[in-house]
Amino acid sequence: MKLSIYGAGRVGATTAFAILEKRLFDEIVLVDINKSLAEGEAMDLLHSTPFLKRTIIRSGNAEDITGSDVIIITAGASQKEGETRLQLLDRNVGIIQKIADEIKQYSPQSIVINVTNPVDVLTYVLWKRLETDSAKVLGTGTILDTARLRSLIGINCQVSPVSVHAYVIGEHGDSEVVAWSAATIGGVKIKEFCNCCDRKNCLGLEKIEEEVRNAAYEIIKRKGATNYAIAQATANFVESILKDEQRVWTPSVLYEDIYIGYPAIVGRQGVQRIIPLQLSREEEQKFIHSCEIIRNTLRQLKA
Ligand SMILES: NC(=O)C1=CN([C@@H]2O[C@H](COP(=O)(O)OP(=O)(O)OC[C@H]3O[C@@H](n4cnc5c(N)ncnc54)[C@H](O)[C@@H]3O)[C@@H](O)[C@H]2O)C=CC1
Ligand SMILES: CC(=O)C(=O)O
Repeated sequence: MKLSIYGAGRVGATTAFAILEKRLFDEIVLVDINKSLAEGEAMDLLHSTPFLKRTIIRSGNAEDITGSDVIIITAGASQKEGETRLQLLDRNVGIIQKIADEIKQYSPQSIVINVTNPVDVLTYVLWKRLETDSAKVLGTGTILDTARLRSLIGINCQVSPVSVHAYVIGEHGDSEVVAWSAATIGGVKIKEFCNCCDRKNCLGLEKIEEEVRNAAYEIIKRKGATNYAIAQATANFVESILKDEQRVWTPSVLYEDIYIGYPAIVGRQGVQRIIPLQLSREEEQKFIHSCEIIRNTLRQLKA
């Protein structure tokens, strides 16, 4: 099995490390315009393999991605303090188009997972440019936001996040939506769970939603970037694809005429099918608004 990662920066290198620990691949190639950085990260990662599994880890150029089973894209600019993800579009669209051309030339059969922001808009650009089956082109979408939501509910409600089933859908950005009406803890609807809970210092669902939406801004303000949770999210997502687990994730998938975060069953062939969520009227309106933001951004880009 072979993996290639575009971008050996904070997200790319941490993702490589998280994936390496899963012992999934025989070969990992890091491609970065900063060749020295890619070389250094590959060397350091390689030296961790005696504790894991024999894996060839090296830096490379576009032609070295040939024959990859999976390609992850983390290349490009990241948010400065206070910047939105959508503001990265002008800086990152050319990078994604160039990478798409290289994938088309050297490894057109790969499953491609985009992380670079704004992830929904850029995954659409990637898919169009690759001219391939949309099932095999995915963005990480709201997988990270969903993980943030589950972890914050878990802390607040004193329950393992593993027993929390709740999804963030929509844009991976300011217009994202928490599907509270479909959220459960141990099979119990979250609002019913709250009705029979008398916890004094409960944050409340609105505050949890706000913290999830603002998480990236708050982390970037403190440490300049986010990397650990997105790396774990991407590593677990890749593992479930390779093992054909048919798990439900919230990747950025083709939904009507755009790419957006939405629950979907994902397996070895990529997206198997989208799961229609039962949303409240208000959540439905918010989701439509989120779709419109992505649609308008794509319209402006095409113009
Ligand atoms: N979708 C999500 O949930 C998340 C997305 N991100 C996004 O991931 C991206 C990367 O973030 P960081 O790793 O923190 O940035 P970084 O600046 O640490 O790394 C980016 C790397 O991309 C490389 N690069 C730039 N152009 C390239 C090209 N044409 N080919 C190959 N490599 C190229 C740079 O040399 C740099 O090493 C950003 O767009 C960020 O917003 C970050 C966290 C979560
Ligand atoms: C940077 C980013 O997109 C995130 O941490 O959510």
